[in-house]
Amino acid sequence: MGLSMLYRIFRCIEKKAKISYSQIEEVGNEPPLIVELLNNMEKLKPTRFTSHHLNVATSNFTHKLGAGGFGEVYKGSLPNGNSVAVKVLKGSSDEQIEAQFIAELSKIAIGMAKGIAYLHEDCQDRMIHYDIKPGYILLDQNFSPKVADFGLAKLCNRDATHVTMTIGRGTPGYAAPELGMPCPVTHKEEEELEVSLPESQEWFLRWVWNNLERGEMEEIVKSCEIEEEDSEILERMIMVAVWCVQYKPELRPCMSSVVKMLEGGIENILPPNPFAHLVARPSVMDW
Ligand SMILES: Nc1ncnc2c1ncn2[C@@H]1O[C@H](COP(=O)(O)OP(=O)(O)OP(=O)(O)O)[C@@H](O)[C@H]1O
Repeated sequence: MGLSMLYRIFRCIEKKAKISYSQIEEVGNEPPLIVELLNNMEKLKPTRFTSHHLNVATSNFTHKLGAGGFGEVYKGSLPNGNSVAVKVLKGSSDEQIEAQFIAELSKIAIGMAKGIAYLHEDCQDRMIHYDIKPGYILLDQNFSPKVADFGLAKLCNRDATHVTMTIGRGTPGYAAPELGMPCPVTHKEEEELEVSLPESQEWFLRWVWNNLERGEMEEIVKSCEIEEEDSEILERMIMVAVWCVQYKPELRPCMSSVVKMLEGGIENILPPNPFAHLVARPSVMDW
């Protein structure tokens, strides 16, 4: 109930406090009204309500507005007079919501991997998208992912294992390392996944690998604040991610193997050290 309710309250406050462009545009030679903008952003922060607040706001959930697949919706009124709709999720323990969220996430990851596998391995001519990133994964009303924006895509001969590129493609941070190099690339460039630096300044991938190498998968799972029951899906995703960020394209699995790994059809195999190229030449896996 908490998440859904927060979302609705947030939308309601957002509408009231929406900042118009004119407020942040420059006025004559004056700089943008940054302070005002930051103050407004502060007001946009979601508010947390206790169950007591919700009981009072909805008069103990007396006025039912309707029901959706995940629960019933009640009319409420906040102390400032704003009307709100409060949704009570069915079986709404945090664990159940989390399990549902992880299952959706896994479904999206598998659907996306299947889409790319089709482009690489099943359609008549192999197609390399070159710019796979979260912004180009669209979701329909059933959360089925669609790969979008083929502006940089290239059709390739299925027999050719390498493609020569004349211009830089992809987005830094998402593109495979060889995309920035003046040498032929392979369809394996799209198995590279996003890496990011956490606040600790430790390179996230290095931290993940250090834990994996020590056999401490539970440390990674723990850092995601995921319940024990949901850890299996997450462990598979972590393994796949580390396979997909291998520096050498020949070490990265093809997308049909990624699909099998995500679906649990292949046993989790510890990936090679993604930093091995910095110290020694790794052996080639036959994916
Ligand atoms: N802000 C609102 N004002 C009035 N009625 C509302 C409001 N929000 C929801 N309702 C009522 O509650 C019903 C269910 O809304 P809800 O948003 O949960 O639908 P849903 O998105 O289809 O649900 P779900 O995602 O659980 O399948 C709506 O059909 C409508 O009758």
